[in-house]
Amino acid sequence: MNPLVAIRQFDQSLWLDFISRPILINGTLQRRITDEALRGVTSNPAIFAKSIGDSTDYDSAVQALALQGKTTDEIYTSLAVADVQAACDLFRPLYDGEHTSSDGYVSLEVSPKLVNDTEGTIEEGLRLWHTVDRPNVMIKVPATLEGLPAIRRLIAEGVNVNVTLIFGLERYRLVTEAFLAGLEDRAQAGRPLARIDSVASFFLSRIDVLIDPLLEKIAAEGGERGQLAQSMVGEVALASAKQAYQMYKEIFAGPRWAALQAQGAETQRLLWASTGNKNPNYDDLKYVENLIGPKTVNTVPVETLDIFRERGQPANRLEEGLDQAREVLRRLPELGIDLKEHTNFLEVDGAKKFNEPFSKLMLSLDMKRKHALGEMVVPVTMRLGGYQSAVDKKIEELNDQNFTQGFWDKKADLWVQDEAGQQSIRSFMGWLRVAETMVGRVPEIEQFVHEVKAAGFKHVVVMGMGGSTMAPIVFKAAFEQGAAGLPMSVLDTTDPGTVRQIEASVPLAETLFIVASKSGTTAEPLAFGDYFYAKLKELKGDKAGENFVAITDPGSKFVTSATAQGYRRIFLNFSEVGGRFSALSYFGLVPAALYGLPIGELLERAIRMMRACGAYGDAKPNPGLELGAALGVLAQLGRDKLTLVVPEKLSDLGLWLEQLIAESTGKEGKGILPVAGEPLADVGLYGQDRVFVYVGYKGQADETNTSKLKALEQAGHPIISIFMDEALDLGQEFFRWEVATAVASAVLGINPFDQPNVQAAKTATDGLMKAVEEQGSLPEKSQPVASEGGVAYYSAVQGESAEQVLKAFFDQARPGDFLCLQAYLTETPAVSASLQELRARVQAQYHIASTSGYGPRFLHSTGQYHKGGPDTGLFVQFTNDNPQDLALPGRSYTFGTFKNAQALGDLEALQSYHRRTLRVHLGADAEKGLKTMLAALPKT
Ligand SMILES: O=C(CO)[C@@H](O)[C@H](O)[C@H](O)[C@H](O)COP(=O)(O)O
Ligand SMILES: O=C[C@H](O)COP(=O)(O)O
Repeated sequence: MNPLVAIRQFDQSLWLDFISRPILINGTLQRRITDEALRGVTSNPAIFAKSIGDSTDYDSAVQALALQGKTTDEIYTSLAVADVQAACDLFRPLYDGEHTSSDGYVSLEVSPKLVNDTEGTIEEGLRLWHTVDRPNVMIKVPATLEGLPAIRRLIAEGVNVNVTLIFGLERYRLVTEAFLAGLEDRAQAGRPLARIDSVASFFLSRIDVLIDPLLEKIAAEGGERGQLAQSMVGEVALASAKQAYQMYKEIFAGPRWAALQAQGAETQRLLWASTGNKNPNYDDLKYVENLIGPKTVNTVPVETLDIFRERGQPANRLEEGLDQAREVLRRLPELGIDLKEHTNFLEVDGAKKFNEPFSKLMLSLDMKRKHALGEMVVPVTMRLGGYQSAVDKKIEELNDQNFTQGFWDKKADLWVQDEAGQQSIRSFMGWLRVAETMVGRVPEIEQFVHEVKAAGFKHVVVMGMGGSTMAPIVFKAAFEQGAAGLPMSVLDTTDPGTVRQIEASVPLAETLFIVASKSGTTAEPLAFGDYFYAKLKELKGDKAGENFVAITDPGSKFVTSATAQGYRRIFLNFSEVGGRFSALSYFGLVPAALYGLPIGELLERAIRMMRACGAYGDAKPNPGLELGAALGVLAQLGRDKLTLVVPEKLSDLGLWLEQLIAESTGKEGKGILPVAGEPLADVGLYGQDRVFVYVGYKGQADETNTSKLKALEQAGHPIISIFMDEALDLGQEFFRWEVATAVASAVLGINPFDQPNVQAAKTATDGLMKAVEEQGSLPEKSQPVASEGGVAYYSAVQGESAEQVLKAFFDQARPGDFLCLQAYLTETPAVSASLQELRARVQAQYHIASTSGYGPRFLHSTGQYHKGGPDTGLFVQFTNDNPQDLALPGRSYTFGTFKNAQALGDLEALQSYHRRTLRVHLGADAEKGLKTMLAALPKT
């Protein structure tokens, strides 16, 4: 048997005397718990100095915390607390499982600066206890004279205490006294004693390191004295430990203890510390093998633990040679060695040994903090021509209003004046600080990634709609898969062809499916989840849930169903963070981490932008506020088509921005329309309704776009440019655009966080689905105005032929209008190319802006603007026969019927808002049908 496991027969618990973020994340600690019977962890200031100070493992977290305005002390605490929490969580099953074992603890020490400060120790001990907020944390307090009253008080408060820096027997007795008194205080106050655990850490190797040279010197002098000294070399530490154990047995046996035990108290176990051997002449397991005995703990450094695993000989030895141990301690004074004096020295020296590396760590953290604060955010350049003065005036107005402060204070009257609207705004502003929260969750997510990879998963599919999948879509396009990541696909359509494509492209049994739905009630992700769950059930039976992960809000119905289906993990997001503002929460970051991206870095950059936007005090210039004010003012002045120009790799950033801006601002007949994926054309083809925004990379030439933008600027169009250094700066851009969108909404007097008109399409779809359930198929409510070449045209406009219908429809275009293509089709390069051709031809003839989206994705995005924004859209909806339809398990309809119902439902909703619509049904072959339609377009 592995000696690490075998040692349990002797009722000794081995704890690890080390902690670091990598071992928490990469599964090492979990493996030691599972395979090596590890039962706890101790940390100390020197350990953290090594883990944090001597590595780059924590750098992005340090930067992020610095940018949050945290002090160096706060940064240290935050890093240490996050690690201790993560370790506590790994030990939690052990802690919860064996109520008599008193194991599963992780120790966190109070600052070494407080070694002689009773009140400071109590205050910090309580603070750490509450901050870590785990029942299986132990707060470490030094056994100095000033530490003793603090131990008593903390125990009385119900805090688990690891008493550290014990070197001598006399002090050990005082430590047990403080523990007992603390329990008695607590009992007296009528508070429960069960599960208040404490250990007394007796430091060993350091005793021999100090005493051995003295003994060796005497031994060298020879004679009887020399012989006596020689016999004691290397024996003093073990003798002290053995004697301490006898004291333990006596103290925790008498009537005083019995009274406390009767109330559920547990003994304060002895913990052997400083058990790594320092003397090359001794066996490396000297302070492990010789100290095995019931109800004791040994906290062991990594190297010693590994040696013990290889060749340890566990046996009950703690009570062997007791007489000899007593003799050693009794006869030391004969040699002129006053052990008490030396242990006093060890105590002072011990404090120094924690203080020095800790001070070094704080210095290096301070330098990193200052360095982070010197970093700049990606600048935005605005060339607004004649609009500049109006924008300047608005920025002045906002500053006079103290807008930034009000914004961060969630003063909802900055947006709307009605109480209900204000209430809704206040309750959806959690995104403002979610990046800060997520910094503390990075270890948890990275640990999860490790678990997933260790379980053998080879692929990740993220499934959801709108804000729940937009950020993963952007990450996938903007980044290569990270070295430590898995390939990722995103499913955000009910199109059966696409569902089939995804299914065929992944190794099902080794694929992790993430069902992402904030509300947990959105029909599409639930359908995706059910579909793939049924597939996995066929492959893995009752273990299907292992391949599923949920990201949802606390309390959503989905939590219940995912739990019942045995999902591997449920990440609970934050109800005060809305879907389109959730890129920097679990929704964006869990997929990003699985894809191998450094999410700590993304957050650090986001926090840099938070800082620049005034999160930690006044900020001028304020990049989010200025961009938002400009977009709001330009929209008010008729420049309401925000035309996004991006290099190929960032094309999907357009999807994210479309949702954010359109769904936030497009309501009450107002709004900003994001125009994505429209290649820049000649200056003469644009109306006076545009503002162009370029988001690209610094130093990456994009000649074609740059020269066209120059020409557009010269023609009087406002141009805004943002040049990022690298894709990780998307962390900044997410935050900047969220702020800008919220600010622009304030300028327009709109609540950016609701989507009142999305429901209209959902309600109509629900009605149609009910009809499907009752009648078996979708009701056909209207007749085509024209049908040609297998393509049918449905519209309110009239015409004898396809060409006439198309002409009549597009001739309705007025300056300031836009064309909106809505393709409920399988996304293929050929389909996308035809849609692009249609956009270009309409722009060439009518000079209007155009957008293009695949359904039902855009329903969760720009769909709000279509119905709630100004009545300027010409909507062309494409449907087909869904030749590759797929059944939905447990439902009476198929994916294809569901998608068609969504299309028809939205069409009905658009018509109920009197929008100008044209539905083009392309028949069985969408690519062919599109070509037929393009051929029918009137020639200019
Ligand atoms: O938590 C504890 C004791 O409770 C341990 O981390 C303890 O501080 C360490 O064992 C010692 O500091 C290590 O000492 P050494 O091996 O450097 O002499
Ligand atoms: O943008 C959000 C989509 O409508 C999806 O919502 P959900 O995350 O509640 O499923």
